[in-house]
Amino acid sequence: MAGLLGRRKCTVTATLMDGKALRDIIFSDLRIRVARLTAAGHTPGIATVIVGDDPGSAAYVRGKHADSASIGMHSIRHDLPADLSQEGLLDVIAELNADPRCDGYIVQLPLPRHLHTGAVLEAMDPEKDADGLHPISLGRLVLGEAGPLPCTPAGIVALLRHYEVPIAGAHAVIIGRGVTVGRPLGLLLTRRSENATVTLCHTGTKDVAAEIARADIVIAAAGVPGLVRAEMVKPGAAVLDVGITRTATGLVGDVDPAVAEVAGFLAPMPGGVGPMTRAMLQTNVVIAAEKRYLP
Ligand SMILES: NC(=O)C1=CN([C@@H]2O[C@H](COP(=O)(O)OP(=O)(O)OC[C@H]3O[C@@H](n4cnc5c(N)ncnc54)[C@H](OP(=O)(O)O)[C@@H]3O)[C@@H](O)[C@H]2O)C=CC1
Ligand SMILES: Nc1nc(=O)c2c([nH]1)NC[C@@H]1CN(c3ccc(C(=O)N[C@@H](CCC(=O)O)C(=O)O)cc3)C=[N+]21
Ligand SMILES: [Mg+2]
Repeated sequence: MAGLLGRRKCTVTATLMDGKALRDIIFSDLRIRVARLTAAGHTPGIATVIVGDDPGSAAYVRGKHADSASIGMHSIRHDLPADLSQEGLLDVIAELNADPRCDGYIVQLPLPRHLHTGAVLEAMDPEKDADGLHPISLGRLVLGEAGPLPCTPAGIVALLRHYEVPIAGAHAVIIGRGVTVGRPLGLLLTRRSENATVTLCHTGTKDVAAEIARADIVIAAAGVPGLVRAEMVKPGAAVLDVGITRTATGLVGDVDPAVAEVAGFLAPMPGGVGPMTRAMLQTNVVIAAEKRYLP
């Protein structure tokens, strides 16, 4: 490439979508709401359940507790051994369902293979579903009824709205149909309140590059480094990098950095969608506590 094009300067033209800045705005609002609940007699509480000692998962969970502390929320942490039985995990779930200090919680995914993720999610009290991944929450999303929204998709929509990226009528191409990101994001973006037209890509998609080329909004949530490259992106499109791959040199996203020279908006990894995911998690717990303790 460099031989054909000669020396070329990298020029960022995209507006960077700053997930940390928006997270800070959201946390300022949550601090006020947590203080109001505390004054009403109940400090909201979040709990995390993590099974095994995957270093990546441990880091995410640490971040969640730091976030809840920073907004004045109480937090409970269950760090469980990798060989925990299904029954042992269900006991912890039952304890959190019954604990009035816990308004919402998450079970960090993925779980070790011997555990049945679907059965664990289903055992949670849907009123305490901080992730929006309980089958009842996902069903409500499909039906268009109110309920906790999946954190990463909700964070993506909040970021698009904050930066005034037109969503209604836009063609959004989502790469990945995973349950935490791609699949529920398709549901969110096609609600009447968003009105995007969505293409959901996966490993069975014939020509992902051709789909990306038509997109006004590209959301890369596959976990494949370098999946979205500059030559694929329509000039001016909004590109959000959600994928995370752990390499020897650190974390990398799905979007090649040169995309910043073509896109109109870019949510980078790190600093884009990740902090928004965390902000939406705390938001879901504060909403659950408000439903329970405020008139
Ligand atoms: N920034 C954040 O806040 C968060 C980031 N993540 C990251 O987002 C990514 C997705 O997460 P999750 O949905 O849980 O992951 P999954 O593994 O469940 O889903 C990945 C999806 O990507 C698709 N895919 C993989 N390779 C390709 C390819 N070459 N072309 C097209 N599609 C492809 C898969 O297709 P198929 O179904 O055919 O296998 C699958 O649907 C991960 O990297 C994860 O670490 C996740 C949560 C939060
Ligand atoms: N039940 C469950 N709910 C989840 O929401 C969930 C999960 N399981 N399992 C794993 C994925 C992953 N995930 C991330 C959250 C924040 C960042 C994040 O804050 N990222 C920073 C960088 C992080 C760093 O530098 O270490 C950023 O993008 O700026 C990333 C990834 C939530 N997940
Ligand atoms: Mg399993």
